[in-house]
Amino acid sequence: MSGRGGDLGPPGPLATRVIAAPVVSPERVLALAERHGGSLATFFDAPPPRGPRWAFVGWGEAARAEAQGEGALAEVAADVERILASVEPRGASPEGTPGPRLFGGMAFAPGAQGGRGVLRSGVSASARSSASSSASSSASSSAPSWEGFADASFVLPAWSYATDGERAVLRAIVPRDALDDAELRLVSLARELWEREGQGRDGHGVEAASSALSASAYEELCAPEEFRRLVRDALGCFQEGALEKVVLAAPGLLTAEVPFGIGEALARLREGYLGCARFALPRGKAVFLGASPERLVAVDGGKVDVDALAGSAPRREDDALAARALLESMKDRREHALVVEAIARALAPVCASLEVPAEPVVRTLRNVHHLSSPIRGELLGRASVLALAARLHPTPAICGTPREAALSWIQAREPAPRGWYAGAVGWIGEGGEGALWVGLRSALVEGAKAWLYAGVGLVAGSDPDAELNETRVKRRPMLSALGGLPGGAV
Ligand SMILES: C=C(O[C@@H]1C=C(C(=O)O)C=C[C@H]1O)C(=O)O
Repeated sequence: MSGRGGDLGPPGPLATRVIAAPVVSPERVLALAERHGGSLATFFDAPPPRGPRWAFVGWGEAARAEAQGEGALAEVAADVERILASVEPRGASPEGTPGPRLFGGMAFAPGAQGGRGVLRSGVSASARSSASSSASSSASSSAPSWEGFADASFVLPAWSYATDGERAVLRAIVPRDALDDAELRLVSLARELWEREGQGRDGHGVEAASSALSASAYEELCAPEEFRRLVRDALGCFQEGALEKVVLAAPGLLTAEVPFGIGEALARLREGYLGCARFALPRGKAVFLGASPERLVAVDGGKVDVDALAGSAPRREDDALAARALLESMKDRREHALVVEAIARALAPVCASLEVPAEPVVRTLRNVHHLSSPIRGELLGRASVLALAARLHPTPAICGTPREAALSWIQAREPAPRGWYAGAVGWIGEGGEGALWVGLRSALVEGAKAWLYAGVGLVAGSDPDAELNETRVKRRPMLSALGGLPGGAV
């Protein structure tokens, strides 16, 4: 299903124009975009495997590719190709600047908007339906709603700003008969950026730490005892041989007095998570926000890049020791190896060559160490980033082994629907090129409420208390970015 700005029919012919724009912080442009677009804007900024790093802000909708169900990715991939083919002129981006791109994401599992897991904090399973049908019950008002986040959904913004820090461009993509007006608007947007946003270029533009935060309350939506019980349940399945690995996730709910500032949160995340993909993807009244350390797949110029990221240890004072202990932990190495093997198996049939590191390295983020194996391949033929995502997802990094058994375990036991958490987010452009990151270290933000998700990979030998602590460490980046930790501590 594709359409223009909510239409369900195929998009008519589209025209695009690009003009040079001042280099300003993309977070600052987000505020301008929301003023102009009258709604939440799209933000995406991720390190590419090679070449310059472009940050994007998009608003308005020239076209949308969206689908539900098992075949959603294939349907969306075909629609994306059709949509991009309808944009004229083709291949006419200024030297070295990005062409038209669609931004969006996909759910962890089809139908994960709310159907499978139902939040049951303090509510027994048999009371679930009455709790979720009563708007005033505390269980339903604290349950995340992924309504609006289709199984796969990518939007071609009508307006976008892109910068690599040295250059910047503004792009319009509009119906062909609206091009003259769009050109005038581009010029006035560029002027506005020069006049208003170009001033006070203080590094990041948006003050990361200055905003007065409203009082906020935070609660874990899976009680610690319940979380430990679920870990023990998984340990039982490992012993029976039904599962080798499973990833258990749960959200926490942060509630503030005034709506969260998305631009400010993104600016805060930039300070601590430069190597991550920062994203804000609005659908309906909500936005999926985060800083993911895990690239699911990137395709450019016939090359494919995937990160295997699994096995974690919180940072601590004797940090070098913590990193070494992680590298030597047999439990974490096994957890990691399952991910590397699954990725290599999924890519082998479509690659002429594949480089798989023999040993992982430790990747250190602001609050946690991870075992990481960057995997690279030369593609045999043309393959779109969405087709490769369909081969790879869900990896054992966010689901488990064997996949089907792990998926059933997750869907029967997790306290809340995952929605796009642990799905993938990113962009797709001409020729199927693009980058998708696993939707981790993320939150579903709706006004003054934010559901912060975190999960942990469980294998035989996992310790319930250590795993519970790991979820808390993994929620910290978003908790801090949204102002839920005192003093901006991360
Ligand atoms: C599931 C999450 O992270 C995943 C699980 C990891 C682990 O258990 O060691 C590490 C990185 C991610 O693949 C999360 O951050 O929510």
